[in-house]
Amino acid sequence: MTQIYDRVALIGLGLIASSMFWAMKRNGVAGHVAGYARSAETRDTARRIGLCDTVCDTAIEAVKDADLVVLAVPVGAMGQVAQEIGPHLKPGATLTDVGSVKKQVIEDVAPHVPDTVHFVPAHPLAGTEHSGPESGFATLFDNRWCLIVPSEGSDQGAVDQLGNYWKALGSHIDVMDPDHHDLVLAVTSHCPHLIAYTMVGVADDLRRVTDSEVIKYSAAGFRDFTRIAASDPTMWRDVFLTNKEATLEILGRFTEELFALQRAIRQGDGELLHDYFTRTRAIRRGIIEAGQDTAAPNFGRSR
Ligand SMILES: NC(=O)c1ccc[n+]([C@@H]2O[C@H](COP(=O)([O-])OP(=O)(O)OC[C@H]3O[C@@H](n4cnc5c(N)ncnc54)[C@H](O)[C@@H]3O)[C@@H](O)[C@H]2O)c1
Ligand SMILES: O=C(O)C(=O)C[C@]1(C(=O)O)C=C[C@@H](O)C=C1
Repeated sequence: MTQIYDRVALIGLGLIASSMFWAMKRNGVAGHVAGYARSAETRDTARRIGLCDTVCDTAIEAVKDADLVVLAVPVGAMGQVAQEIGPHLKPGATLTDVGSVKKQVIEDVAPHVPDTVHFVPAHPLAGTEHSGPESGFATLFDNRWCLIVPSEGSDQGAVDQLGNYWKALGSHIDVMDPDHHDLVLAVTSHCPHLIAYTMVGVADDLRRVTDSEVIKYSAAGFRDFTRIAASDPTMWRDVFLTNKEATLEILGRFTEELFALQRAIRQGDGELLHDYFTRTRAIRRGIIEAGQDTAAPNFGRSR
């Protein structure tokens, strides 16, 4: 048992919040967990499956007396939720979020945080293509990274406590500044998702021509794209709208590389293609050799 906070409140009861709940229960990380979701249907589901010790009908009720409040809603909704709960947060409490984008979330949330509350943004680098209260599982964060992104003037004690909380949920932690976070995630997560969405869209257009051959004969690589492209539309719409600058920067570079490869194919430049693929293979092998392939699928899921 590693209790880090006495009372925790989860706002938004989807994949990430429900996984946090089951992970907290597995390791005794919190004494009591209250939850709130906007839709009555989600709250009913949460009550039926035992997600949260108490499911509240308002966000204000959920955050009352909480030592840690976690915003686990789409990034575009963070500011509005913070505005609603801000005046009701307990003095001395920590407010955090799990949003996939940090700079815009900090800009949207910080103005609503009272001086007596510690705001410590964070981002667990773990997820699946599933969403909603029934999609969570206790092992989601095991052996994955959680990036802590302290805002200006964050209290060190509060930052350390949140770090210990994520460690108790099974993660490794690192600290990063918001701009760097958004650029790194544009490369490693946001643009790859956009590319997967695009590739599946192209295949769907093609399907009309080839009459379902694309799906019927889809190979493993393409199937992985379809898994990623099944991710929640609201979440990903918000990610691109709020991490505009970094994703456009990386997409610009991606397009230049793609054109270079396209030209090599047209000109029959096998040497360029071979050199390029040799370089990318070395990158993958380097990751494996360094023992940093922590993104392996989570086996043995359990609530
Ligand atoms: N899914 C992932 O892979 C992943 C990984 C890391 C971080 N995140 C981030 O975590 C957050 C939650 O993602 P998720 O995958 O759990 O999403 P989800 O769709 O599974 O759950 C989101 C929940 O928020 C609720 N919600 C939406 N708008 C709301 C509002 N205005 N007020 C109250 N509740 C509202 C929804 O009803 C739902 O219960 C997002 O900010 C996302 O960027 C997601
Ligand atoms: O594994 C997946 O399905 C994910 O998309 C998880 C993933 C990622 O891109 O790695 C998605 C969004 C996040 O903010 C963090 C993790």
